[in-house]
Amino acid sequence: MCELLTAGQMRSIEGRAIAAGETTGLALMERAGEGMIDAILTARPELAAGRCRAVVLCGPGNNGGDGFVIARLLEAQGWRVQAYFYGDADQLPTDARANFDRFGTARIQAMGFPNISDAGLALLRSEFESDAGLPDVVIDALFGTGLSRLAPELVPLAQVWRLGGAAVLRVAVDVPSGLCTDSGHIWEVEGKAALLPADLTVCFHRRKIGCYLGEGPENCGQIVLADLGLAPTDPPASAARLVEMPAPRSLSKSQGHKYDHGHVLTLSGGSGAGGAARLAARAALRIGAGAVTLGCPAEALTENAAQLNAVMLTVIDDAQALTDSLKDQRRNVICLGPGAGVERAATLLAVLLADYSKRGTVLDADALTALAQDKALFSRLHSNCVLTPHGGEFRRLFPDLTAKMDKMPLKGPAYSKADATREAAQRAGCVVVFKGPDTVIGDPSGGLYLHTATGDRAVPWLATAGAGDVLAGFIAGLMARRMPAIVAAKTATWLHVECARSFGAGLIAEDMPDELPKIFRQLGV
Ligand SMILES: NC(=O)C1=CN([C@@H]2O[C@H](COP(=O)(O)OP(=O)(O)OC[C@H]3O[C@@H](n4cnc5c(N)ncnc54)[C@H](O)[C@@H]3O)[C@@H](O)[C@H]2O)[C@@H](O)CC1
Ligand SMILES: Nc1ncnc2c1ncn2[C@@H]1O[C@H](COP(=O)(O)OP(=O)(O)O)[C@@H](O)[C@H]1O
Ligand SMILES: [K+]
Repeated sequence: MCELLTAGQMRSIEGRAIAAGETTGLALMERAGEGMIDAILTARPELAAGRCRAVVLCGPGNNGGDGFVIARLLEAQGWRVQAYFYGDADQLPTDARANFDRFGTARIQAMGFPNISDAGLALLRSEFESDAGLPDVVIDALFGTGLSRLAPELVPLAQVWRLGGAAVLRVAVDVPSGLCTDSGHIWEVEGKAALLPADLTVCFHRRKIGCYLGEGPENCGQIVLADLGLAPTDPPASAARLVEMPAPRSLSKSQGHKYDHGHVLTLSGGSGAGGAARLAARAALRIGAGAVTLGCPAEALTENAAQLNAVMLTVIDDAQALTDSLKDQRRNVICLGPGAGVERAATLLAVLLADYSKRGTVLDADALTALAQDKALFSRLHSNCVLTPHGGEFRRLFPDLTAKMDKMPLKGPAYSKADATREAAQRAGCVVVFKGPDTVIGDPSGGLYLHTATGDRAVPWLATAGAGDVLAGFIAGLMARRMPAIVAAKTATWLHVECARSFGAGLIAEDMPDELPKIFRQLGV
């Protein structure tokens, strides 16, 4: 299970190990430098052969200290290295100062402090315009987990940083300078990012959560881990975790009757508005629910009948009809929202949330809007519910949390999508799946899971109408198969992206459920 840490969590892990005498800051810094070299050469093995040239930018804290170690170790490998220092040597933390001295004061180019001097910038620029050609690697060891406020000096630096273009490998030490480690936000000055984007980010000990949220993924490039040799300890209970590939066994079916695999009731809207619920219904069936019924108003019966085969149909016109329908306890999961219409969703939601059996309930789209409009309904959510808001729906449900998320503080870590999702799940008392290219899933006990569709899991084609309806259906289908809500949410999120990856360009929502059999075969389900 891959944990994602905030700056504070990482600091306390390191601090505890140092205080317990298990290691020293200096030893950790040396390991960090060694890990960086390994990571660079693993990512670009061709660099191991040649006598390469590197430029290392070192900052005023321990991230800068790592930079001096990297400069020394690269030089020991026969590289030509130029180190630049942005900071005040007399104020460097002890370990960073030791490595500054060890590399050699006379060989470090000062860039000025507290501002970067024009002369310093010009010198750095000359590295990219030298007759010797471009450097092979530039290393950003300016700020790491210690940066918690705007550093405007990164704006002019970023302009120079970009000069190498694609020809130069840009490597971030621990986290790209200017990225908030906790939120993935970047600070800006007059619309210009105070950030050094990377092609390769080498995180120490554990991945940092900001690399996977917000603007983190697009600015980190490939993210790899370097081991600091810290003794494995239990991760902090509050740490988020990456959503990983589900175990095939959790998806396979044992023998049994169709109702042993659950029965999903998907509630649709009126005439002409059934497509979204049909998508959810098909998704629930494909993911293995034993039976799926679509409940629609009488006026939409013919239309739905013309479109459905394996999905059954029933008329649910009003609250009473739903109450009657819920008497069948085999209908163990209800999916409400896609295409339902807000008024109808509100009426049906009141019945669902009054249901004493607290059966599995997946609420999406119009059901979320109805929920946002009625505090009494919201207060009746229970632990077997799952909310699947996109950004707009989340804003409607939790306007105060969205306002906190939108605000970039000038000092201190920013409030993140992860923080907002955790608070939302605790407030709602149920699982919240906050969707997007970075999907964050929170459970009411504080558990937090993150799926970031970037790098080799990037799926831009998933931004297509109806994709969310399919996700709601996947979650409902897995819950019908008796997966706990949080596990169903994680598994469905992973499979949803996997379907999009597998289908590729040209994807529309209809394609996604039908891609599942292929994914199941590949997983060995
Ligand atoms: N002993 C440890 O705890 C280890 C730390 N390591 C490295 O140390 C990093 C964290 O080091 P630090 O906590 O010293 O922090 P950083 O080196 O990330 O940056 C903090 C330094 O920058 C200054 N600063 C912060 N915001 C600024 C701003 N907006 N403008 C100008 N200056 C600003 C601070 O005053 C401080 O001097 C990690 O990311 C990692 O790279 C590694 O060496 C492994 C061991
Ligand atoms: N660029 C993207 N990368 C990865 N996933 C995405 C991207 N854009 C959208 N998605 C996913 O697609 C789904 C869209 O859901 P939603 O916004 O509710 O759309 P709709 O209401 O049209 O179904 C969500 O699961 C979301 O996480
Ligand atoms: K850095």
